[in-house]
Amino acid sequence: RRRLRPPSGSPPGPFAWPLVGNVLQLGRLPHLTFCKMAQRYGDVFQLRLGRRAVVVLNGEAAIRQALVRQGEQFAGRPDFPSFRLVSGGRSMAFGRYSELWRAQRRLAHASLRAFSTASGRSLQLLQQHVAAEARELIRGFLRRGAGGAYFDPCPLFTVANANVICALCFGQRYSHDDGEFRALLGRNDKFGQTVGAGSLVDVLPWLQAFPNPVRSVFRDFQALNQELHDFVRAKVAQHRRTYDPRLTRDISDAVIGKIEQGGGGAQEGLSRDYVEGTMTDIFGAGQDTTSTALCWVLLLLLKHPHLQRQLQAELDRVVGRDRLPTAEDRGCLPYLEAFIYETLRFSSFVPVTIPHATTADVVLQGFRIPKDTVVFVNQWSVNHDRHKWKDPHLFDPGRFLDGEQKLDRDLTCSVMIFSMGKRRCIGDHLSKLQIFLFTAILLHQCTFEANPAERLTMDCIHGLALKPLPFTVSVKMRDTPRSCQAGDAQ
Ligand code: HEM
Repeated sequence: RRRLRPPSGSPPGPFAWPLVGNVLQLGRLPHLTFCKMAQRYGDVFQLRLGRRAVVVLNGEAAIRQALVRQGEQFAGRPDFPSFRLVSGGRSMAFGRYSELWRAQRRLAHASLRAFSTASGRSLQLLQQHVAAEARELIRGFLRRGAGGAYFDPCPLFTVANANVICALCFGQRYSHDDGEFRALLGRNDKFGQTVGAGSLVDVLPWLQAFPNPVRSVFRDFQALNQELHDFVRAKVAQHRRTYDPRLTRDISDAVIGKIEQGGGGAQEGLSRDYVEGTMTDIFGAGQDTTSTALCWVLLLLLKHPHLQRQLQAELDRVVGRDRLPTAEDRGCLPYLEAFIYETLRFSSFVPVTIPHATTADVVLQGFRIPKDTVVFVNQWSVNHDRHKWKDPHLFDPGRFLDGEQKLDRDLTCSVMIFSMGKRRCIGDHLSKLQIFLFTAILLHQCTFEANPAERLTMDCIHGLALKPLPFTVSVKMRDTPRSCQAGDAQ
């Protein structure tokens, strides 16, 4: 017991049991447990998971202090065995903080931006990809929902969204009927269950020694990372064979150009295999998160049909019925924007970020935290803070509109789902635009109805991301599907 007692000056926290620490207290939804513990111990408290000390940060003030003001000291990642398996061991997202990491992040960020939101031309191309995928999605909806049938829409969102990222990364898309691609994407949940905050794989390494469910999760994780990395390796190999320095076709070409063709990356120490590592990171991180957001958007539309009608009325007023919505309409659709921000806040579907680690001995809010301590950042606590949001447990898009029904930009910035500081998500602008375009086009074209035989619930499957439990929907076209035909969107 004396050995387990935290050194003086450490953050307070619950008593930790030998061997397992506080593992058994985490529950199925650790972010909620953390919120309860924060009420008792304060916004910065300490747990033990197995033998690892874990500091949990709650509330905007503590999180901002750590990730922004003391950004460098909190920008590390733990040396977890599972993290070393991601992206062939060359992951930026799961890699430790270093000069090399900084170079890789700069490269990934710049290449992603160049092919998504950096310029008018890249934005135009991105819109074309999303509009084409949205049209394909609607066709899929109508096929599956023929005769008023109810069907699960989420697998279709996964493929549609992965196709957008695949087009940006590799200049390619896949059919919704492609079994291999769907199987590859279908393993996302297992990835999240291993690297999410409640995962036991890394904190109880002795569980690897004998057969048990945790060991199986780890082995599945190994296999799925290998599979994703192989998929990306084949794509990068194709790009190397056809690389032409005069034409940068997609993000793969941009990254190859920088690392292998003397474009800047190589001098900073990024060797050739960082191309595959970086591309696996971008493709892996981008393909599942945005589709999860769309599942929550749809679930909340079904739960609040009057909001669906209000959003359609706004779209009809601003866009009309003769064309599809575009990114340029965004500023004129405050209610739709508010609905999306409220979905991100209310679902907080990435409740805890990827685990961080301290890169040096630090003092936070008067507490001493040694180097290499694991840090969990509880984003949920920010989005459901009663001092910040009136009735945070209620779904109310109107909270983001001011007296003149304009979007309150300051308030939208208070939603924390992409983290902050040095590890902030690099896909934030891209995914917000994608969610906007998909939602706007789908609502402009279709009406969604819940299955009366199902109870719609906010219960979810927990991993790095929270996913709604499976639900079904029926879809009706709002008018003849003319504007859904190829070519009309541009
Ligand atoms: C709604 C969609 C998304 C959400 C909610 C989301 C959220 C997050 C969060 C919470 C993190 C962890 C930050 C931390 O550890 O502090 C993260 C990291 C990351 N995200 Fe996203 N993300 C989304 C979409 C995307 C997309 C579309 C891409 C790329 C195409 C992307 C690429 C990344 C990368 C590369 C990292 C690692 C950053 C680092 O460790 O430095 N994300 N994201």
